Amino acid sequence: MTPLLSVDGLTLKTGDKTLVSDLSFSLGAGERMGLIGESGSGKSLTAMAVTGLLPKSIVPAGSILLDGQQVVGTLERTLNGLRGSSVAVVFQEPLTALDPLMKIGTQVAGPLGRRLAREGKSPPRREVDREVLQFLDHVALPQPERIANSYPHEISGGQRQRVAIAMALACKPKLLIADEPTTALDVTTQAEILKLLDSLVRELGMALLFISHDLPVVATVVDRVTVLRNGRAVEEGPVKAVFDQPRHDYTKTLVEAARSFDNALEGTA
Ligand SMILES: Nc1ncnc2c1ncn2[C@@H]1O[C@H](COP(=O)(O)OP(=O)(O)OP(=O)(O)O)[C@@H](O)[C@H]1O
Repeated sequence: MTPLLSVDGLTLKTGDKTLVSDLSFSLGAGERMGLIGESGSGKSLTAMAVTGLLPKSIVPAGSILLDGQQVVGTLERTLNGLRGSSVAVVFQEPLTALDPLMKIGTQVAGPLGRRLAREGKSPPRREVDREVLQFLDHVALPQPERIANSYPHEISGGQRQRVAIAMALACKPKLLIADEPTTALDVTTQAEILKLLDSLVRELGMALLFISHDLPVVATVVDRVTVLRNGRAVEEGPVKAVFDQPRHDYTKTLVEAARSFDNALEGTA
């Protein structure tokens, strides 16, 4: 079966500097993969390349087939059709996804309305508003009516990230890319958001590309990982195998760091 996402020999350059080099991986419908690596290893650029949102200064080469459509070198108009229906992204900082001057309810109604239109439906405003509240409720936001009537600055960071997830889910994409979705949050909220993402992705049968520098975080939500270092994949495999028997020195360092952090936490508990 053709994978939902197939990245083949992806290289990203700016001038004569290579930022991502000959990266290949694939993801089937409903599969969950983690892309891990330290800061600057090329994780976010890879996510941007998949959605066709690279800055103009960065030139892609190789192939990215998403839902049967080539992304590299494809016109913006074509890519716009893919965004939402085939792929949606949740970013580290939810404020990047939210308009500060627009009430939350109106913002969630945007992608929801576009998806309904795509499906050939044009329900009355009242019905869209009701669905918006259902989405807010689905991401476990308390008092959905109050949240819908609030501006982004009037709710907490964790609540904003739940709204960003609701917006991504309202698109019902085949692939959800979560780019460090919990890094900006405190540990408790981080755990809650991970649990939420995990259950929603399973429930809706979406594929997940989860990007993080944090190995234990990735391990809780994905089945396979690809480890990136300096823009190159150095290791790839099922989470448990990579965790238990890392082959590459760099992966060993990541696993060791995660273990000593856990031990330190246990020591202070
Ligand atoms: N617009 C740009 N122009 C030039 N270089 C860039 C640009 N964006 C990112 N880079 C460089 O590309 C490399 C990979 O960046 P990227 O943001 O993908 O890393 P990352 O692994 O996601 O890191 P982080 O976890 O810090 O977000 C870095 O060296 C970064 O400085």
